[in-house]
Amino acid sequence: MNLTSPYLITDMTQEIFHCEEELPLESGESLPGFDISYTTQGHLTPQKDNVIWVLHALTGDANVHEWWSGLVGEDKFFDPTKYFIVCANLLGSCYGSTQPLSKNPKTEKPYYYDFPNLSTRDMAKAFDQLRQHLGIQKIDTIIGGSLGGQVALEWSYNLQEQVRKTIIVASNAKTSPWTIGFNEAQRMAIESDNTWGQNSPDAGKKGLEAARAIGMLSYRHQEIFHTSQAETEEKTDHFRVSSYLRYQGQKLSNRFNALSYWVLTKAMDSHDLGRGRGGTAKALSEIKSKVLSIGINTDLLFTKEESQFISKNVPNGTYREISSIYGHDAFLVENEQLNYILTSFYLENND
Ligand SMILES: CC(=O)SCCNC(=O)CCNC(=O)[C@H](O)C(C)(C)COP(=O)(O)OP(=O)(O)OC[C@H]1O[C@@H](n2cnc3c(N)ncnc32)[C@H](O)[C@@H]1OP(=O)(O)O
Ligand SMILES: N[C@@H](CCO)C(=O)O
Repeated sequence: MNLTSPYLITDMTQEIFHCEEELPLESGESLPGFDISYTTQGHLTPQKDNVIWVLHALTGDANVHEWWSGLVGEDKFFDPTKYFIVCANLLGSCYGSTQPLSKNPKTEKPYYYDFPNLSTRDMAKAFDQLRQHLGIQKIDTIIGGSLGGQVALEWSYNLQEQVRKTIIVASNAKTSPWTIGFNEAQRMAIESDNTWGQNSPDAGKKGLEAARAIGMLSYRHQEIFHTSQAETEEKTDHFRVSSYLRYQGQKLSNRFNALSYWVLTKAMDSHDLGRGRGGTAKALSEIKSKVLSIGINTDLLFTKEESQFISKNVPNGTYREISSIYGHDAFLVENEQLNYILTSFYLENND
């Protein structure tokens, strides 16, 4: 039986946007132009009112239909036959956007350790250049999880009435000392790799493995470890969870770069929606779009209280919660609950 149908073929593009303009950064430094790698799926309506912009987390990329396949795709909640779905790789990430291994136009050599510190505000500013390049005036929904949620909140603050709905998943308005602590411990692991400091794309690769193992303890809850890594026999060494964390470390260091990881965790540390704006509560009160903040009952990193703080302080906020044994990473795996929460939020808002 031939199940292919012309109605189920959605256009997808994967491109690099090159911005020639200098990007002034919060640190006082600047990037003399930059690239943003992005994907689009579907088509803009003539009214240009169907844009869904998805922001990925720390180690994600622009292929949202892959890492959020339960939410994005034909017949999924964010269906490209209905919406124009944009997902761009964060500035500083190693999946196509300008990052520490990119060539510095001033020296014609990779930036390496000269890559400037970025903030979540800088990242949002870079995405706004892409929005303008794509001719998008108004965004229906900005949705992001974790670091992506932080950048989404920054961007939504700046876009004002130009965004209708902002959906922040497992994220916050200001990075907590606890999270900065986890990031610092991970950077210490990278620093302790004796290749760190070398001008090489592989610098810090082994350290990144240890960093990811530390990170995993914050991305998951004890309960999921009890469930998935429980021992079936008595032993004194070679525990399953040890090989699991080592495996996860290797898996990440084989697909990610330590310099990018450094820059992105630093950007996460910098996140404070209220900086220079009279504090987080005041800044949140100035957000114009409807905001859905989704917390996770077992999130040890971005606590549900931090998610609730967002919905309580924006003028038009809704809080919903994912119940999961996963912990923070639940936002990437609990697709059924996310679908339910999104469906009811869109129904409540007559969409
Ligand atoms: C190009 C790109 O890939 S970027 C886009 C994809 N990544 C992102 O978007 C970042 C966000 N994604 C993630 O963080 C993760 O993929 C998640 C949270 C969605 C899922 O995490 P996973 O690692 O797939 O799941 P989980 O924690 O269950 O681990 C499963 C893996 O550990 C392995 N594993 C499980 N237990 C053990 C153990 N005791 N010892 C060794 N390995 C183990 C499994 O065999 C499996 O291996 P595989 O990934 O090679 O299939
Ligand atoms: N699993 C997530 C953790 C941060 O949210 C990632 O790797 O991006």
